[in-house]
Amino acid sequence: MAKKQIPVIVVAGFLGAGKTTLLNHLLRNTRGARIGVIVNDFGSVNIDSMMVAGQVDSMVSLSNGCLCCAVDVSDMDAMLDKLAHRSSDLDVIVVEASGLAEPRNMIRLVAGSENEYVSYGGLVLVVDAVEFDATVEQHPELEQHVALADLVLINKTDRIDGEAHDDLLTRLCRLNSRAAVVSTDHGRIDPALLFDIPERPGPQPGEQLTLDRLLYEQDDHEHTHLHDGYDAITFESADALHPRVLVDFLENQPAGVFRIKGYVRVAAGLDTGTYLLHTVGDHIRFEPAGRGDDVPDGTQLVVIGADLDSDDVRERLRRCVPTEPVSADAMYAIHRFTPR
Ligand SMILES: Nc1nc2c(ncn2[C@@H]2O[C@H](COP(=O)(O)OP(=O)(O)OP(=O)(O)O)[C@@H](O)[C@H]2O)c(=O)[nH]1
Repeated sequence: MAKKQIPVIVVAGFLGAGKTTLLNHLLRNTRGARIGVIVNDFGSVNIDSMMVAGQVDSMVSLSNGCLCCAVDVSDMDAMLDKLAHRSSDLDVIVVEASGLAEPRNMIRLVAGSENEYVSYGGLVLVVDAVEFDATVEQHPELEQHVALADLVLINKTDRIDGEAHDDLLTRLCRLNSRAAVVSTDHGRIDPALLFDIPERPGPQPGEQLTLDRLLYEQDDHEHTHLHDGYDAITFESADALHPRVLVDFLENQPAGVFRIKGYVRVAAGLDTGTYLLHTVGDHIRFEPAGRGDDVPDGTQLVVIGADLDSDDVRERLRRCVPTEPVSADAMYAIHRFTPR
């Protein structure tokens, strides 16, 4: 079985869009997930109190220079190596790019990492709902940044009206029809959209809530819209799936999907196998699942994203169950996406 790989999420967005605010929100709401952070400068992240609360487990800072231009793959790897190694117990690493960073470069640095304990976890682009139009006038490359994103956050929706929001949404969807788009203010998204929340039992009678849990429950109580716009659709099938049709689904995902995870059982010719599948945006990875207690007999997937059409997603996955015999060479579709 392949070793555990920690997803590395890149958070980008123009100056002042709300990246640090998002990071602080995520750190406040890790809900038990262990989070590692790479930022240019810790000045504005409320890191001391987070460390006291035990929410930031590891962090690395590049205090001078811009992460994307000053750093090459080996420098990024030096930072990732501090966080992701054999004994690391992090669940996710978040890299906050500076407001002037070139996201394509950031993706290259993370996706090109030689650290075997990390995998690319997607590009989250924070968009300032008020300033987007004016910023694009000055910096047209921002449109390309939108096109690269796996998740677009329309932030500062508290400062625009419904009509302006709809216009912006239309514009962003035109620039990137593939990405999930979530509207929010102060970066208040459900962290489960970005990374897995470890399962933990509720507090037993008489047991004190941990600080992390307390903070989350307060936040959840005050902002019941935390879960808005976030969907997690489960799909199960006892029948093995057609590898090529499945890969076709993954390469042409329904609008709004951000990530997909779970086990898939596929069959072609006499060959059958179960794989652990992870996708974020159009990055797809299959790992042979072996035989563990957790490995189901069939397929069990969770599709996570924003404003998903659950009937459509399930129907398209159901169509991956073959109605005719599948030729053995269809398995190559999977092998294209298995780690070396
Ligand atoms: N009204 C409003 N203000 C916000 C929102 N999100 C962030 N802000 C404010 O916008 C300002 C910039 O937010 P940051 O999180 O520092 O933005 P950033 O993208 O990290 O900025 P740089 O590091 O300069 O690139 C701060 O004053 C935030 O408090 C929001 O949704 N609504």
